[in-house]
Amino acid sequence: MRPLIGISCCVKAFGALAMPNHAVSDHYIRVVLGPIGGVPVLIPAAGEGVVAELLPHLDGLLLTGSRSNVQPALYAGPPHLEGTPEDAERDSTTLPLIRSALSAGVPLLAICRGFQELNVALGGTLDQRIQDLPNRMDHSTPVDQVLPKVRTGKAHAVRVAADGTLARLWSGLDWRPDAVPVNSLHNQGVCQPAPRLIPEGWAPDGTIEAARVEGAPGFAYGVQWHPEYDWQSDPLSRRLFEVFGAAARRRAVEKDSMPIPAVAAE
Ligand SMILES: N[C@@H](CCC(=O)NCCCC(=O)O)C(=O)O
Repeated sequence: MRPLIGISCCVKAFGALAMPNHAVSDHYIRVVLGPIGGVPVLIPAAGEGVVAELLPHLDGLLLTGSRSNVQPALYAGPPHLEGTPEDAERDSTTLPLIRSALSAGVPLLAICRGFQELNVALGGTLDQRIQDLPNRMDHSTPVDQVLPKVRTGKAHAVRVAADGTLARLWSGLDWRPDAVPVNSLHNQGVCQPAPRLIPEGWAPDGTIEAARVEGAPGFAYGVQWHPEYDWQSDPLSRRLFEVFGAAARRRAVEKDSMPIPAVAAE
C-alpha cells in the first residue's frame, strides 16, 4: 500500500463568477505519484477543525507553494502592501496542521510558502519583500525569464551546511555544498527563524533557503525553492522527494503495526 500524502490546498477564485475553490497545482500531484511514491490527498483550507480527524489518516504532509502570503498578524509583522495576496483560510488550516503533524511525528516537507508557514507555525517571523531590503537579492520570479523557464530554470546558488540533513540525503550524488543551483519564485522569506527551525541552506545574500525542525520525531524539512518543478531533470530535487516518500512509507508501516487498544467488553 502506498502512503497517503496530504497536500495543502489554497482557496482560489476561478471562472467568470470567481467562485472560491480549494486547489493545488498539478505539479504536487505528479511529484506525490512520482518520486514520493504516495497517494495524493488534498487537504481543503477548511480550518483547524478538520486537523484532528484528518491527520491520523496521513502518512506524510506536503506543504505547497503559492502566490499568496502568510498573514502578517500571525507573526506580529507589519500589514502587507496593498494588493499583496493572502489566504486566511489556508493559514487557519496549515499552521495548526503543521504543529499537530510535528507533534505526532508525521513526516513533513514544506516548500516555499509552506516553508514560510512552517517557520511562522513554530514562532518565527518573515520578511515581506526581500528585494526591498538593503544588500539583498531579488528572489521573485525573474521578469526576464519566460514563465516555464522560471520554474525549471535556476536563479541562484544555495550554500548548504556540509554536515546537515541535505548533505546526508544527497550523499552519493554529484553536488557542491557551496553552490547548489535552485529556482527562485518568492518575495518573502524567513526573517527570524523559529527556535526549533535550524537553517541549513543560505542564498548568497544570506536568505535562509533550507532548514530542518529540531526535535521532530519524524522527517521534517523545508526549502524555499521549488524542487517539484525540476525533479525529472535534477537528481537533487528527486532525491529530496524520494527520502520524504521513504519516511512516509515508514510512517504507514508503523501506523499499521500500532497496537489496537482493547476496548472494554459491553
Ligand atoms: N507568496 C510567497 C511564497 C512564494 C511561492 O510559494 N511561490 C510559488 C508560486 C507558484 C508559482 O508561481 O509557481 C512569497 O512570495 O514569498
